[in-house]
Amino acid sequence: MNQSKEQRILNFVLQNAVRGDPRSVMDTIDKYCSQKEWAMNVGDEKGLILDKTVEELQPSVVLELGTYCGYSAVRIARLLKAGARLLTVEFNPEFAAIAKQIIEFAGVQDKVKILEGPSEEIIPQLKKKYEVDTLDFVFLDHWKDRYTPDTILIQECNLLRKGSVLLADNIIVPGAPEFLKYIRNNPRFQCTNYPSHLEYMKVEDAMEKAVFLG
Ligand SMILES: CCCNc1ncnc2c1ncn2[C@@H]1O[C@H](/C=C/CNC(=O)c2cc(-c3ccc(F)cc3)cc(O)c2O)[C@H](C)[C@H]1O
Ligand SMILES: [Mg+2]
Repeated sequence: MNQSKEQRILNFVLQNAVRGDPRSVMDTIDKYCSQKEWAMNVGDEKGLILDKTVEELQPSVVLELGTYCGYSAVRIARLLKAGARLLTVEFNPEFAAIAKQIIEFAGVQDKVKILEGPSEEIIPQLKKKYEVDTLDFVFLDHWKDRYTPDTILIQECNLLRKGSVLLADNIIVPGAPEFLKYIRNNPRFQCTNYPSHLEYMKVEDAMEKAVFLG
């Protein structure tokens, strides 16, 4: 049975990156995906926007929706302070397994918990089953038509506090028009747009930051 692209990415990391070095894992994935096979990692340019958001916020509890291969999980976890943790949600078992190996290879596994399952089932479990009080930071990078329902669900589950930050990838490509309309017209959020480019391409993309006002 021939390998998947994601398995090829994993193998390239295992053979070329430096174990325990998150930066080398990120650079190795970016190298493979810009030179060999494109893949939907947030990438190095939008990754910088993600980095700055995490560094500014110094979050203790982070939720990521859409782990995929774990590139952004490594990117976020490497910046977390001692005791802080990232909960990342992935419902495809193959991708969850690949992400687990990439996260472990990078050496950030102690800060990351991969929650395998659909976000709409996991989000309502965060308080009781995963001992979350509120989320300091949420990175949305799963199916684009799920950004809005999951943002509403996160609010319904009382998971946001004054100052919680949402950051959404792919505002232009593939686009999340319904989410943009929802979040920019919602008086409980203060939104900022960050123009950038689609990972590994010269195509315009953007990220949207939304601060919950309480
Ligand atoms: C319904 C269950 C929802 N709940 C869920 N619960 C848990 N996990 C979920 C849920 N919904 C999805 N996932 C997982 O998240 C991942 C999905 C990620 C999706 N990302 C994109 O589609 C994208 C496309 C492009 C792109 C740009 C240009 C192109 F030409 C082509 C592609 C670029 C980008 O940066 C992109 O992030 C993963 C594959 C999938 O298993
Ligand atoms: Mg994305």
